[in-house]
Amino acid sequence: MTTPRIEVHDDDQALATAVAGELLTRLADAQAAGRVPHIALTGGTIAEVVHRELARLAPGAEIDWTRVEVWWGDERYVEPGSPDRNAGQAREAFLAAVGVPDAHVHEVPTTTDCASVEEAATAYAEALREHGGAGFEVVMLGLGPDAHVASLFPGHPALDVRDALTVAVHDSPKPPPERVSLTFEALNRNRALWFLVSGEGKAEAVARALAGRTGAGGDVADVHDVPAVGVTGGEETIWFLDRASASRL
Ligand SMILES: O=C(O)[C@H](O)[C@@H](O)[C@H](O)[C@H](O)COP(=O)(O)O
Repeated sequence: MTTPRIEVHDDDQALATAVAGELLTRLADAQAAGRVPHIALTGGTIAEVVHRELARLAPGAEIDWTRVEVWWGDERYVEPGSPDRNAGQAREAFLAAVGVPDAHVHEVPTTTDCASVEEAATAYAEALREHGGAGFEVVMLGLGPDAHVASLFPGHPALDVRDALTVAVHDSPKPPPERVSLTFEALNRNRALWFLVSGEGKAEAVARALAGRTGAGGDVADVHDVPAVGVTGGEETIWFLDRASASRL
């Protein structure tokens, strides 16, 4: 487990600018080192701001976007074109602007592609095994006010899935109810794990997730109560916060 680094920015816009800059640097460095970087995107409000910043700053970066592979940490099992789709948002705000080829954008199947959320989860795990390479260069995760990450919610059976890369989620407390999530096992196959968290509503979840993790003492929370403690970065774990979400640290 890597010791988390905490970066506190003035607001969500400053946070997004920092994340976008750091991601562009990391992708360029990975390519310069001969790797084809795989990244896992997240859904949620802060992700949208980050994606727009990526599109804005990308022209200044030395990145061959035809040699980047894109995945999602979680996705809503809904029809294609639904505004609820995490992929639709990312394609529009970021991927279309930089020109990642479609074959390198690995979307979770929709309700049109697969007859059940279980089938969609199985298909996504197969895609990861086949095309996922050595793991993720960077996994980006939002955080829920209940400390969920991806679609791994407190008290849900998905938290206990081992020996699988993906899990079908029913009854998500955050709508829509059916989702596919990467498991802890898949999310933890990374070089870098970044949390992107803004707003006062997340302050308590941030404090609970970081309790006992920062060398400040205290017990690490149980993953069933605070799913965010189940993920960690291989080489680095960074918490990108704004002042509001950091207010209870
Ligand atoms: O698909 C999703 O809903 C997510 O990937 C989810 O894990 C999200 O990142 C958090 O719920 C934070 O979302 P907000 O930034 O909208 O609060």
